[in-house]
Amino acid sequence: MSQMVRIATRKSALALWQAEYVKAELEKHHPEIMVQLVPMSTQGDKILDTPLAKIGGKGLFVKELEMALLDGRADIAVHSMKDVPVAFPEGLVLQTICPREDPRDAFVSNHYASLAELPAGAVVGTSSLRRQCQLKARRPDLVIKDLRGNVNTRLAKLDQGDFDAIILAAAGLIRLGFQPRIAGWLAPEQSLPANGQGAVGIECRADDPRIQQLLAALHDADTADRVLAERAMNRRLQGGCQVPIGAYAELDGDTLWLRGLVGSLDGGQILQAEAKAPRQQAEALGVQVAEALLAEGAAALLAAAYQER
Ligand SMILES: NCc1[nH]cc(CCC(=O)O)c1CC(=O)O
Repeated sequence: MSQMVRIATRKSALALWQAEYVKAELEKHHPEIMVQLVPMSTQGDKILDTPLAKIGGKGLFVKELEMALLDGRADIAVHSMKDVPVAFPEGLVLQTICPREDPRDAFVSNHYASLAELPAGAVVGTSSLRRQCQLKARRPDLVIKDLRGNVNTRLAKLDQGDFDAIILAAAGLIRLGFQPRIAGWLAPEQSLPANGQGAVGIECRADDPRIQQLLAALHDADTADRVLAERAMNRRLQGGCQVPIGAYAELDGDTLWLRGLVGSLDGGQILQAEAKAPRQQAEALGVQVAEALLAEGAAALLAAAYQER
């Protein structure tokens, strides 16, 4: 009997792409095993009419998958690291992070080539408070409208003419074959990405060494150290839910460079901090940048963002 690995996944096109990617990688590294997808609906997928930040944020997309792991209905869950809360439930671990796709935000429009070309009053769609505050800071004249749904739905809403442009993660577009729709990339200086953006992580049971051994071959240490620093920053800021926080780390040799940002929803205030450290000190670096942001007044901005929601 060959070994079986069952992957709990959401049913969105992007989630299925990521689960299929992990399945293919597992089969490539371990030709003897069998891998099966276990698709499921999550609360986050079912509630589509309310802005995400109002209904509890990211955790909504992962809870059902985690229940399936704890119940033994599946062995691993594949997540966009961006959507994974900074802490894990008792009994589950996330030790495997796959190589990162393009972490930048992308500008998508049928009529305009860049943010700079948008006329005053243009309507831009995004559901992310992080993107919203950075857009508003640069272009206070733009009208930002909430844009929910999976990548395909968001593109369809743009094509219906509901928006002049939308901002999406480049990674999701590229994975689903929509790279040709990207009119321009937003540099980290323009739109600092969210912690974990573009990275796929694999969660499993803490007491399952068989699965952990199989997963080891899929791990990318460079991506993992970058995401570790980014998530440590968010954790120190207690930015578990949808909040106007950007965190982005790059590696130069063995040196990590972490940039962090906290904004007010109207973009009127943007706090920024950055630092470098050896990659072995990724978590301490995250805490250091978070504390620099707190020293600039980040706590008050985050508290105000929670209040307004
Ligand atoms: N919040 C939804 C989500 N989660 C992961 C991605 C994109 C892929 C990634 O960042 O890995 C997206 C879509 C988006 O933000 O445009």
